[in-house]
Amino acid sequence: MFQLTGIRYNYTTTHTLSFPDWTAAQGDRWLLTGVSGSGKTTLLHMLAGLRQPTQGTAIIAGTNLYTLSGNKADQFRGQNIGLVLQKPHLLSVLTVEENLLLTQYMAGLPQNKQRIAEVLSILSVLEKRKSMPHQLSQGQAQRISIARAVLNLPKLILADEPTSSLDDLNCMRVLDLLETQAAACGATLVIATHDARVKNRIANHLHLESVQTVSGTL
Ligand SMILES: Nc1ncnc2c1ncn2[C@@H]1O[C@H](COP(=O)(O)OP(=O)(O)OP(=O)(O)O)[C@@H](O)[C@H]1O
Repeated sequence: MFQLTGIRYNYTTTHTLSFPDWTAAQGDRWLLTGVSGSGKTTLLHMLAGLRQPTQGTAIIAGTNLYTLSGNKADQFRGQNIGLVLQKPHLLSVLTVEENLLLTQYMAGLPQNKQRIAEVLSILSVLEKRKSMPHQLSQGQAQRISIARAVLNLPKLILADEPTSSLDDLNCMRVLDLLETQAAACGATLVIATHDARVKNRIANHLHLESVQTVSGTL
């Protein structure tokens, strides 16, 4: 489903993050682990096409991600990749439904309120459809964030620390939702976390060693 090869990222000219090659099959579930600062978020952002690596290639759903630019990159991401970030990043001036309509629009897909209602209903937040983001609880906002990630039936779902601020019950609920929704889309699921509660639930682990940070230019 995706294949990362020779990925390196420079935040500065003297500080290079070097990542292991990584291949995942369609429908696989992966955990991305590593100590704080090992590069989990950086790698997830590169997998999502939000950052371009300094070096290396990413083939996702048969497409060479970093050769796309502008609208094409946005549409590819919108149609193929669902992203759940630590904070939902909903647009504060739009209702929940309008935020989700925007997600369809950005992907170049027709606006489909029925699909939005379906996803909100599955995630038990349909009654929040007309609410503004500030009217949501943290747990509701997170479920809206998952709804947005799965709305366009992506092939790849990426979640960055989706459980770190949650109690045990809500941690398990969010994992259930991510796994169920990934299965419903037939999507590959990648969860970046250092939350020990997540580790036993997912078989495939990519562990980033802190030593993968190397000094010097490429
Ligand atoms: N904007 C930035 N400028 C410079 N260095 C950065 C920047 N963002 C991250 N880094 C560095 O890159 C490395 C990897 O950061 P990253 O956020 O990807 O790690 P992480 O494993 O996700 O950490 P955490 O578990 O704490 O979220 C760290 O050493 C960090 O200090």
